[in-house]
Amino acid sequence: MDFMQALRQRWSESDSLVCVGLDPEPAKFPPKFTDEPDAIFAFCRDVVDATAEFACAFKPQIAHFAARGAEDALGRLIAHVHAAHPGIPVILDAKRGDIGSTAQHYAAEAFDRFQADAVTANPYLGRDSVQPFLDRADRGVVILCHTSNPGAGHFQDLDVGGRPLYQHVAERVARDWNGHGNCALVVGATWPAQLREVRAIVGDMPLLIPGVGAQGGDVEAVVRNGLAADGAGLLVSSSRAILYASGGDDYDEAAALAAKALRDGINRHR
Ligand SMILES: O=c1ccn([C@@H]2O[C@H](COP(=O)(O)O)[C@@H](O)[C@H]2O)c(=O)[nH]1
Repeated sequence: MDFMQALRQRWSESDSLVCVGLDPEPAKFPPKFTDEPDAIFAFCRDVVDATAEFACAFKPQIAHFAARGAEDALGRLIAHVHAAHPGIPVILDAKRGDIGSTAQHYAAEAFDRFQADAVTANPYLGRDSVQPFLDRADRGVVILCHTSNPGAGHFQDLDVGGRPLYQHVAERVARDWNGHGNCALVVGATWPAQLREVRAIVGDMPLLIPGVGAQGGDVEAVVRNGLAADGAGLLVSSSRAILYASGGDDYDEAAALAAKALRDGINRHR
């Protein structure tokens, strides 16, 4: 089953549009992990197991692992998701983008080394920089369109021939880059008006929506502006608000409650 088929099946089986972000920060781990040599893996695994019921996808962010030399833990974590929770896609948030000869190694890193089902990519270098990802028809390519951060508009909102740049990205990806039907876009929850514009351009294409929870995006506005015609189409991603819902030894139960609350909050407005 390819990424898009798995995602659609998971949306339907879980009745959830929640993507659980995995951004390990050992300084925020509960005290029981202080002397744990494999803390990054163990903490993330516990959160995965506690929240799987409420997740349509998991999204590990690679820098949180690589900065601590924990790529091995990342690989084992993704393998754990596939083994313990088959059918839940893993999106590796790496935001890759480079000339084609290097991008092919980034594609191999995400899909062969780490066995991710999808990866985030930066379109700024143009199509040839994303082509090695697009060519993997069974895997997803989640392309930055309008990011969630405060400075997103510095370039992404610039007027280019009468339309903001991010709308050109949405249109180009939907019309030209999606030949295998394996593309999705990133749009921040913090920009609901732009989310509405993107949805109008791309039809039912899946949208990964970071920015609820710790970044303050409004769930109702996300659903109102971003839902696809079929009542799905969104992966509403939250990392810190789920991972660190409790700093105590009830971290896993608290993470499950936070993921459930987000799922229910989204579903109230669907
Ligand atoms: O536009 C973007 C693209 C990616 N991200 C990533 O999502 C999570 C958000 O974490 P929270 O704790 O839920 O704020 C993080 O991994 C970012 O790198 C984003 O925030 N915005």
